[in-house]
Amino acid sequence: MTLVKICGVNDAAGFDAAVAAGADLLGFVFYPPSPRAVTPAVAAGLSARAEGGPLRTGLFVDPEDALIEAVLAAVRLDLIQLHGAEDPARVAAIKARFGLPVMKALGIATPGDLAALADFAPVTDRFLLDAKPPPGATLPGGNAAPFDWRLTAGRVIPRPWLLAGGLTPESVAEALRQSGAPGVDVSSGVEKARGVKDPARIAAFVAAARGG
Ligand SMILES: O=C(O)c1ccccc1N[C@@H]1O[C@H](COP(=O)(O)O)[C@@H](O)[C@H]1O
Repeated sequence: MTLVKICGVNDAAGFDAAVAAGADLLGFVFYPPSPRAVTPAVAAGLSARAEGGPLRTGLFVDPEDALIEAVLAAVRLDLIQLHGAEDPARVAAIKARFGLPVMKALGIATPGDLAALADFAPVTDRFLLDAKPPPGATLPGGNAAPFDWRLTAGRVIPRPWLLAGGLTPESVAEALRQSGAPGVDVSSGVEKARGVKDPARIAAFVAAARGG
């Protein structure tokens, strides 16, 4: 079954919708410039709304250890997503220090960008393959920008991975078909306004990703 991650959950309606839809993972953004950013306390309050359910992912961008420590003091995470310019040594250090699985995000625009997979495979548990930020973007992700889904078709990706970047309920089935991805991650495409999740679009996205 296609794995589905709903990222940038920052309110109760979005959290409840991701749980009700049966998302496999959900993401809390701990990156203050993002319109989806949450404090550790807000993430803890949301997470407490459901026992079990989606794996709680903490999204960080070039984090200091102190930030991850502060988050983990407030809320249990199942996975750390690193969406900045972390190099393999930094990914390995974060994984070792916090004892949690790590998902490294890589920006993909050309076939050559896939070469980085080999560098990170020894230190990451999963990959997130996202578009590179478009010109003028101020965030390293969450920009509603897709990349060419055919770039991953037929490629062996050396860890479990999620496809991201500009996915929507309307496009996700075709994205899965073209990319061959085993899972997907979405933020902007399930929002009714920038940074505001839309429960109906979350439900529609999960159903579409699962072939419904
Ligand atoms: O969502 C954000 O605000 C964000 C900020 C900083 C880094 C990554 C971010 N989001 C990640 O980007 C992908 C793609 O987003 P979108 O669907 O194109 O909006 C998203 O799945 C998050 O993992």
